[in-house]
Amino acid sequence: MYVKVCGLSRPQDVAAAVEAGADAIGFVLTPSPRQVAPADVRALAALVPEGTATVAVFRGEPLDEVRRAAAESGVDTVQLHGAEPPEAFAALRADGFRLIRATSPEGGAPLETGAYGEDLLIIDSPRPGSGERWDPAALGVSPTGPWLLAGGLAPDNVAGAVAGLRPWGVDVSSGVERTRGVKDPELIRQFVAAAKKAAA
Ligand SMILES: O=C(O)c1ccccc1NCC(=O)[C@H](O)[C@H](O)COP(=O)(O)O
Repeated sequence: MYVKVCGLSRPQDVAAAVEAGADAIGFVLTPSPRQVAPADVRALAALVPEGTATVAVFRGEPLDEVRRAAAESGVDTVQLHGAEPPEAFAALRADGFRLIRATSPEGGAPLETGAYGEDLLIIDSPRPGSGERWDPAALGVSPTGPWLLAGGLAPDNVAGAVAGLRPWGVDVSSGVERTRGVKDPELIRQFVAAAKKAAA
């Protein structure tokens, strides 16, 4: 079970996620209560050991801005949540990034990993980072490639969500916060442990 913890902005939260065994650490570089400047992402990403992915998250920024900010951040992976075309993924691939495409079941984009050249697909709520669940009935058939389930997951519901949809991995943000935008290291530890125990 691949686990991504997203929206980190403090060293202690990065340390908790790494120690708990998260596979990917996400930093939000788009307007959000969790937004972090590229220079601060670089400092946080430097705390992450090799083998754990560092992910810069964007939503709707112009491609040039994404390329510049991602390079300045020092991450290895870019996650796009907007209506970016396959050409944007190709440009970021040429820059050397691994790629995550995030979409919602209602978004109309293909629910197939790799459709835009990405390595990983996230199926999320239409309002990313909101903590909202989405209706599993909207998914129809699960993607066959590697995909992460996101949207309203938390330590106490991740096992049930995994049992229902059988994703390759999971992604969390709001569910490991006590107040919006502020992570709780103990909730991070609980979430990663519960997700790793959940059978895909
Ligand atoms: O986290 C945000 O505020 C955010 C804003 C805009 C685009 C993406 C954002 N987050 C991306 C993520 O990968 C979240 O982990 C994912 O949407 C799940 O969020 P949540 O439902 O809060 O667990």
